[in-house]
Amino acid sequence: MDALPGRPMHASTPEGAPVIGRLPAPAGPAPVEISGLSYAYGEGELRRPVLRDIALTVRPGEIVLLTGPSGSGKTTLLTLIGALRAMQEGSCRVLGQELMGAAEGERVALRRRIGFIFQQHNLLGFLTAQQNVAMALELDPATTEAGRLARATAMLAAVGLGDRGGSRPDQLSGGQRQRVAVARALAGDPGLILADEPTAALDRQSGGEVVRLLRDLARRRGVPILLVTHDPRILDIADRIIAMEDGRIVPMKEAGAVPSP
Ligand SMILES: Nc1ncnc2c1ncn2[C@@H]1O[C@H](COP(=O)(O)OP(=O)(O)OP(=O)(O)O)[C@@H](O)[C@H]1O
Repeated sequence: MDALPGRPMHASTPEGAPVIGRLPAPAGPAPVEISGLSYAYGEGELRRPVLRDIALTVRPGEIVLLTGPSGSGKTTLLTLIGALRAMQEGSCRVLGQELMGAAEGERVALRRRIGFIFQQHNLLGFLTAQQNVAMALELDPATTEAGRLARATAMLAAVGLGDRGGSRPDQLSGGQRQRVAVARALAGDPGLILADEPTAALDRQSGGEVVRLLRDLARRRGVPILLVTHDPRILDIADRIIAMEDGRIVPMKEAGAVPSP
């Protein structure tokens, strides 16, 4: 179910076997390595620090959850790692690219190597599920339109929506839309998945299904995930949980706002 056209799987699993437990962590450099990162919004008297001296490493294949109270800086950190905003201070190396001082072109190139999943699925309403997933591959000059659509279909099958490729987002349930977003994020063989509250708009059951699917597909490929969440129901998918408070990473025992699973 998971062997996609023209795309070798990074991790070998027996064809069709259910994914249970952990595969050996892939070796290699850390996909995310952050030190001394600080960030502030505004300027002059309006300047407001929101991230302070952050240090964080995500290891190859690791699934890391970032949690903490509203306003603690989680989304800001995620957008810096995703090269969606420019760094101000410290070092943030993502998939080998140092983002401190990186040019806009370098940030754009890095973004293409990252799979993003947001709270709202961000699918285009006038495109079918298949077209939405295929769109993620359009920037790859090595692909043809037919190849992109075939890969999109295979990716939709991998998220259990093999028969819904022709449906537009408004014809799908919230959980199905988010599964399309998972398929889209993984379609381009990203080196890293960044997810911001992917279950926030979903009920308990579909939220759980979506993140477990994301975890299993990412693990099969050895793709690390950094996922921001408030949702205590999904903490069990993590290899590691990191808590933030007031712009800092805090040890879990001090993180009073971290809900228990
Ligand atoms: N574009 C912006 N301009 C100014 N301030 C901002 C901006 N974006 C976020 N902030 C502020 O920065 C702080 C951190 O916000 P951020 O969204 O990173 O926190 P968060 O932990 O993700 O919160 P939530 O869980 O509510 O999404 C908050 O006080 C927020 O109001």
